[in-house]
Amino acid sequence: MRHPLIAGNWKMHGLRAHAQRLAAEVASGVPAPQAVEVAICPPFVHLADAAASLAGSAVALGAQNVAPEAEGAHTGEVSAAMLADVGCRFVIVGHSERRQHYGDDDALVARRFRQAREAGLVPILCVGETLAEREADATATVVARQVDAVFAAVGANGFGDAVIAYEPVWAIGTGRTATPEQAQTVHAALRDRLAGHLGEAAAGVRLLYGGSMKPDNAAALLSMPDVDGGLIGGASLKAEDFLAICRAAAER
Ligand SMILES: O=C[C@H](O)COP(=O)(O)O
Repeated sequence: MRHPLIAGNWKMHGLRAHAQRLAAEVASGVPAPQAVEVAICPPFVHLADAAASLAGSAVALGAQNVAPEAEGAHTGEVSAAMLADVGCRFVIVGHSERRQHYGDDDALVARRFRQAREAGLVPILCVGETLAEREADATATVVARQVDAVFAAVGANGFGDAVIAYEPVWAIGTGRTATPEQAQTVHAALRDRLAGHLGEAAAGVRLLYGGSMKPDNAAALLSMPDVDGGLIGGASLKAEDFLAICRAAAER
């Protein structure tokens, strides 16, 4: 049985006081860790404050991106070792906003993934199709290519306990959610693809859904057999909404 994971991606929202308060509210309201693993991914500058707010709680810390190099003259970048050192367990790699707007192609995403793994972080690898790709019936091809690129770089042994988040680009921040059946179809295809790389171990990989997951649709999405959790954007910015989704995962 896969342990459900709910991760909040705060994106570029909130100043320091908001980050401290939100992290503390999540920490104090989270369900029992046996039922669901919960993580928050604040902006880099708030990681240390969030770590302090989470101290002693079951909520894990994650970052939203990681440098593709280990260290050196890379102005503006943040290394995987720095993230681990500040208390991160997770890091998001290949989010569609980075793929679309910041030049993160499959090869660059794979380099970020490798750095995360080498520092002992758990990558949350984001994959997903645009609306045009879905309408061209290319969803399975696109997500397979995005997964294959990582395996080409790190091999089956390098995948470790990484998590995959399926995030249809057309559902992110739009209020338009994939139906539970649409999510399940892609998650099942992803698990098949993973089996080609990992064999039986593919059954243990957690597959998250992301894209306008909210308290009112979380339970239905999480009831699908291959939806093992969520990567939550907008609804992670209010503790009440985020915790409602965490409870839905805990009760699934
Ligand atoms: O990383 C989170 C996803 O981009 C989903 O964002 P959203 O819940 O605001 O649609």
